[in-house]
Amino acid sequence: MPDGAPSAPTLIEVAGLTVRHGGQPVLEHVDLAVRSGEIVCLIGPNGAGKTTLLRAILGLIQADDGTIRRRDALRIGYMPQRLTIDPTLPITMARFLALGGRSDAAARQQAMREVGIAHLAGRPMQALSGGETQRALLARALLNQPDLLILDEPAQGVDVSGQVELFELIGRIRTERGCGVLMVSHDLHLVMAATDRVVCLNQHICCTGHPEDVSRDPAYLSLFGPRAAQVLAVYQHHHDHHHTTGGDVVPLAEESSVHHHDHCATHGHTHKHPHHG
Ligand SMILES: Nc1ncnc2c1ncn2[C@@H]1O[C@H](COP(=O)(O)OP(=O)(O)OP(=O)(O)O)[C@@H](O)[C@H]1O
Repeated sequence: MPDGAPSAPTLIEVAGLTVRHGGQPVLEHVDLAVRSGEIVCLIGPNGAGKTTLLRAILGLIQADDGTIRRRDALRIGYMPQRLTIDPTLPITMARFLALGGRSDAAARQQAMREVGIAHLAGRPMQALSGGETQRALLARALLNQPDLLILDEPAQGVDVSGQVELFELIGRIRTERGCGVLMVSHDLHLVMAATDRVVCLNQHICCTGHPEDVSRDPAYLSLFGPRAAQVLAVYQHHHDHHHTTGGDVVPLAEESSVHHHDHCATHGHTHKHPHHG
């Protein structure tokens, strides 16, 4: 089961990260750490800043404040939210993996085998199913022998049973490679089995902890609305509390259960816990 024990090396450490676009804050005082062998899942509503946080960690955008520390010589494999290839340009999956030219054929073959798509090497990318396309993107993220995998909604466009398989695959990759994984998902219920820690983001960090603790937490239920209590899906984020400044996030590496900011905890305690099953 999950490792990423407190003794495992920290791969990235984000402290007090603030990002603004056009003067508007998109991320405020975000703290986050990911260790080797650990799967951390970012959840939050549309526009919460999840992709922005990943892009800042990748060094693709500048932070306005705060620090991002990466372990020395850290290799990151990135799976973006969507695949952008010209639909008029036919390209096989094997060729797609070779784009960029930084991998050898053996590494590509190994990555395809690892995600279960080696038999599709000669198929045009445009002809792949949603699940096969996501696996091809995952294979590409593995080419560089990453220490940290950053996956932006890896299961989008995949049906529910395919999503379960994909999360199992991500868990297996983590175990076999010992890499850390930071991923965005909208569906806490589906990622529960594969996730060590959930970070609930809505511009700032609302709450964090083990997925089961988060899913039962009154603050989580309040934040994500009554539908979350039924299906634990994360689209109904009635996030109407006032944001505060000067974040006081508990260091994530020290957490064993759910933590949330005071201002998140101030609403939601009148919610009844749902009875599952
Ligand atoms: N380059 C940019 N310029 C201006 N605003 C931006 C830019 N990039 C992102 N934003 C805004 O920042 C906010 C956060 O966007 P982001 O894509 O990080 O959210 P997200 O949580 O990943 O959302 P989703 O779940 O919809 O993918 C959004 O309001 C978005 O419109």
